[in-house]
Amino acid sequence: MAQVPLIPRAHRRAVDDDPPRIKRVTRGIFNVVCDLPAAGPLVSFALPSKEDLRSYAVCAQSTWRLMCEAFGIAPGTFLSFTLWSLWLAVAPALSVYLCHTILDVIQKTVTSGGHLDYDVSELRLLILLWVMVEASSVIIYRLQENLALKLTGLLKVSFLPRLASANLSLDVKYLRDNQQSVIHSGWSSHENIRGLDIIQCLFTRLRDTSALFLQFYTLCCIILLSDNPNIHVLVYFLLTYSTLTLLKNAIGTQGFMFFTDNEDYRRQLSLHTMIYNKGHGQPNYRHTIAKDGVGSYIADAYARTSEALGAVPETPWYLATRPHSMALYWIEAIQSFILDHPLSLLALILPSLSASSVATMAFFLYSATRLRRSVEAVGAARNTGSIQSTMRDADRLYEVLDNVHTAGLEQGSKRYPTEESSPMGMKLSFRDVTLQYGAQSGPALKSISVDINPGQLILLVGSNGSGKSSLVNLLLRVVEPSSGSILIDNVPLGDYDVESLRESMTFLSQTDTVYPLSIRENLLMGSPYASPDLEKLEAAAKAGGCLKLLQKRGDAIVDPPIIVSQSFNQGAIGQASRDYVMLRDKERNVICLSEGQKQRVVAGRMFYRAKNTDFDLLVVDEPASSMDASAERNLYSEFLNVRKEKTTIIVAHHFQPLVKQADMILCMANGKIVQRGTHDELIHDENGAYAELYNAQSAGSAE
Ligand SMILES: Nc1ncnc2c1ncn2[C@@H]1O[C@H](COP(=O)(O)OP(=O)(O)OP(=O)(O)O)[C@@H](O)[C@H]1O
Repeated sequence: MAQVPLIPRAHRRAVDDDPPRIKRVTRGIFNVVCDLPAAGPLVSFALPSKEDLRSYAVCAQSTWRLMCEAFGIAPGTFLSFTLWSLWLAVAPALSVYLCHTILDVIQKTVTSGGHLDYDVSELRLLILLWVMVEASSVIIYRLQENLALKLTGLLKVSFLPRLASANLSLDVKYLRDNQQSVIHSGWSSHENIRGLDIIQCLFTRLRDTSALFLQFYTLCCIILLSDNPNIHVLVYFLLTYSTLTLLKNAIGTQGFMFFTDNEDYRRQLSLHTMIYNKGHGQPNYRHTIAKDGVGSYIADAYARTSEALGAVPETPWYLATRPHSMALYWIEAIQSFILDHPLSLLALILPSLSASSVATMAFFLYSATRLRRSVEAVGAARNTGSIQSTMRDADRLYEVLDNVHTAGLEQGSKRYPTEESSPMGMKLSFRDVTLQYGAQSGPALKSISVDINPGQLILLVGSNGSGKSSLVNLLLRVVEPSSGSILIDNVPLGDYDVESLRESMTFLSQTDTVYPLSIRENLLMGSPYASPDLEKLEAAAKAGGCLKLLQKRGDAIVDPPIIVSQSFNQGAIGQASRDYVMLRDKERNVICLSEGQKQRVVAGRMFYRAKNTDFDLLVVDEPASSMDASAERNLYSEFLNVRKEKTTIIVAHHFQPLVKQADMILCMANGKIVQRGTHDELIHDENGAYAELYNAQSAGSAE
């Protein structure tokens, strides 16, 4: 028996030369691409409103919980992160204080004619302390950035699989009623899980705000306690400087895009899309996943890729603005030390600075530089609303994880098949079933009563909108009847465990989607836990009409999710980087299928399931609407081969090839079964809806 690898081999390619109009930074598994040159708007600075504060209070509990969880996952990282934050909040004020003390001594010495009223070694010690405070701040700042990424990455490893399982355990009905998946996927705005970065966000803001506040406080104390006659200059200078810095507070404003050639990452993106897509113009996979019962397979695969990827550093802003080589990284660190703290170095070389005005101005300059950095850091947070929204996201994370199991469909514990079940398949009984989708719409099904016996082949026909799909979807419980009851083997549908019922059905519907995975894996998903078997796979593909596609492009990924893109700080993504990333994406082993080809793949998947599982009900709902006539005919004959004489319902518009085999034909119009019987019985009623549909087809094929 030939074994097929379920997961396609990694497809890697060398990174080629960049076009001249873009700049690319490679960081870890990612490439960040932006247009040149950069220019951008100013950033405004805003204090939190009362609304913001109220919202913080509401979400504080979840934030605290997330912090406790982070502490539990990585106590060392969390504590270091907290301690570094604390240090960085206090260090600027401490530096300002040390600077003032040192310069004050020097100034007094100069004004007293060179008499130093201070122990020289003590002064040297103070200077050394000052330099150490500054130097350690620069290093710790960088360490803290790395710790923040690590912490978010570790949290992600823990949260991703839990969220995936939570999302997949929700019933389609819940999703339909609530119009949402368990959590809004942040993947489309890059792969952070929204809310998980709250610790980083909160600590950074607290750090920067406290640093600013403490510096103001220290300066105020210095101003009040100092007998320096230049005090008014100091106040004037600092206020003007701070105000100017607040007004002109632009950080990098370029828009940028990402791409990566990492196959684990790309696969996880595909799986993520399958788990979280809600429709709205994108394919909605939930219906197909629920029907095929592949939720736990996807959750497992998701957990595996998540583990394989590990704690990938993925903060776009950070990635895009970081120097891209270690040498540059340290050059920038030294540069920033020299540029931002020149006086500490100067004081180290020249401990006996003279002239009082020089000492005073040096202190002005120093405290202004320090203050400028803190003001910039607070302003760079763009707007304080993002703390609020990040806290809300953290709150939503827990809301989802805590409540997900109560949100699903009401169901019983009875497993299918029961002792009464027939080896010929399910017995279905509809009793006065009515269905209305919403208060605004009219009934889609009206008083449907019908019995379908084990082993029967039922043909469900009717014009568009007559209620055929609604009727069969009731069996999957993706919609619930508004009134009436449905029994399977004389047991109400609601008494069964939904998963076991779905496992006993093989259901091909017109809304089935092709997953953004390889063609081969798409087919294998029909029965993901069966040992992969090439012969069965090819037989299924042949029955579905996609054998050539499988043989030629089995590894190609179907319609993979669009490359992750991101712009920050309102900067637009440049056209050159957009073109470049799109072009690279096209060059990958991906495939775009026509609607007819998609239907063939979906049908192939159903056949693979049918060949690998013991189903008790086969439902086929208009699976060939985009196929050509001969493919459609072949497909129907394959259905008849594969049904194993089990209860089968086929919904079809072009039903002529099936009428002779059907045990009963149900003809629907306006939500009602208007005629029922065999072909020979129904065709005689020339004015009946059935004869009309049948004759219309005959006329069509004669033409
Ligand atoms: N999810 C939904 N929400 C609201 N109304 C719906 C929904 N699905 C179907 N309907 C409505 O229910 C009615 C029956 O639709 P249904 O899809 O069951 O018909 P159908 O006979 O299968 O049609 P077709 O042959 O075109 O597939 C239609 O009026 C349709 O607009």
